[in-house]
This record gives sequence, structure tokens and C-alpha cells, in this order.
Amino acid sequence: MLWIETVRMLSADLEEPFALEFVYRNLYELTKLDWLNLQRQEITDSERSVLTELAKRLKNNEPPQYIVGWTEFCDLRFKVDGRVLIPRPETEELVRLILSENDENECLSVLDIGTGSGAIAVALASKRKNWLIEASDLSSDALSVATENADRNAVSVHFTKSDVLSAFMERKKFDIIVSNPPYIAFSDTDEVDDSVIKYEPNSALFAENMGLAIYKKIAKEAPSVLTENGRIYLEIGYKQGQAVSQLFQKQFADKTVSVHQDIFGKDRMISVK
Ligand SMILES: C[S@@+](CC[C@H](N)C(=O)[O-])C[C@H]1O[C@@H](n2cnc3c(N)ncnc32)[C@H](O)[C@@H]1O
Repeated sequence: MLWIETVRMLSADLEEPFALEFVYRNLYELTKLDWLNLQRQEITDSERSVLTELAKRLKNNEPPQYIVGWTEFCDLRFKVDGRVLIPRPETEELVRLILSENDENECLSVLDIGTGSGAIAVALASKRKNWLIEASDLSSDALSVATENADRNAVSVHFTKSDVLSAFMERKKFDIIVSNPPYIAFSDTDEVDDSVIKYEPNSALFAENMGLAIYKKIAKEAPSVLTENGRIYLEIGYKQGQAVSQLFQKQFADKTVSVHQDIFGKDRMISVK
């Protein structure tokens, strides 16, 4: 049997027809041309069993990024596995917002709460060499992945295990606090893809209080660790603009709280300045 026949057969009942090609090419570091040349060759038994196993994992809705073990975020490569959320394009927009609103030449101290794979902290560190970047997470597993990602991308980020801001209270003063916390309400579980529920860490997805629990903690604790002119940037769920902005406006009455939309026009970010 030829490669092309095997690939067609195994891809027939996959939701994404090119997923098998994507996964195989990335695992074996093949160019598009390598892949096309392979298609005309006879497939060996061991190659067929590798492809069959990969197709089975894709059919079970395992995210391709976990199968290949990495994803791209802000033009950087991040290791990802079941210990961390796969960073999303919406979160790249949050990074871009921070970069566009804050001076490149100032030496700002930044904290990324709930860093997961380290995506936000590492991306900011790679773009702003003058900034002092710290990042935290409640999950020790996530912190190991994030530390590896900072090393792989050759940036300096200081990581701390912390429940929201508890490890920093009265100790640190940050110019910028950023967070993409877990924000899905348990009652919205049916809006989340099966693949996400099955493979991504639940602790990175869901929060109590209609998804607002971590925002409430950040709002309560941030005044102790933010500099006088400090700013907060948050990713939010598309239905949470009003609730989260009210929460922060109440706590930071002298600052301006704004809701920002993503490229699809949905409420996706909050800034507190
Ligand atoms: C939505 S993920 C975001 C990961 C990463 N920042 C990103 O944008 O891809 C939320 C992260 O918050 C962490 N987390 C959950 N509860 C937390 C808490 N109480 N304190 C600190 N981190 C928490 C989770 O472990 C997870 O890594």
C-alpha cells in the first residue's frame, strides 16, 4: 500500500483533514516537499502503525499541539503538554495591548498571574529586554513547563508558586500586573469544546462565582502590590466585560477601567490605568 492511500484512509473520519499531516510532519520534522515525496512510496508496517496510532489520538480529540508537544505564541515556540493550557491567539492580543501602551525604554516590573506555559511572561520578556518580569502559578507542574519555556526562549523570568497574589503581599511593587486567569463559569461547561474539557487542565479553565472568583481575588489583593501609577491588564470571557470592569472600578476608583474587544469584536480584555 502507498503512503497516500493510508493517509487518505486514516484521515477520512477526522474532523480536520490535514491534522494527520500536521502532526506527522512536525513530529518527524519533515518539510512539505518531504511529505509529498513520501506519499508516492510504499508504506512499511511500522510506519503504518505510527500513523494509525496518531490518527487514533486525533480521533479521540487530543489537541494536535499536545501530540507534537509544542505550539506557537507571539512568534515563539512553547512546549505544551497536559499540565498547561495551550496558549490562545486571543491572549496574543493581550500581549500586544500591553506592548502598545507601555514604554519600551522604561524599566518596568511586571507580574503575570497564572502563567501556565509561561506564554505571556516569556513573550513580554522576549520583546522588552528592559523590563523585570516575574510570573506565578498555583500549579507546580505548570511552573516547571513555564521555566523550561523561559530557558528554551533564552529569556529571564522569575517564577514563584502563589495563590493569586498571596506570595507577594506587601513584598513587591509591580508597575504592571497581567493575568489570563481561569474564567469559565461551571454553568457554561456546555459552551466548551469536548477536546478542551477532556485534555486541558480543569484548574486552568474554570472558576467559582460565575467564573469571577480569581478576578475578585486579584481586585482585592492588587492594591497592596501595585505601584501608584501601576496598571492591570486582564483577559476576560466575552460575557464578563461589565462584571469585571465594575469589580475593578470599585476597588480602583481613581483609575480608568476600559473594556477592549478582540479581532472578532467580542469583549476580551480589561485595562485598569
Ligand atoms: C487560563 S490559564 C492561563 C495560562 C497562560 N497564562 C495563558 O494565557 O496561556 C490559567 C492559569 O491560572 C492558574 N491558576 C488557577 N488558579 C490559580 C490561583 N488561585 N492562583 C494562581 N494561579 C492560578 C492555572 O494553573 C493556569 O495555569
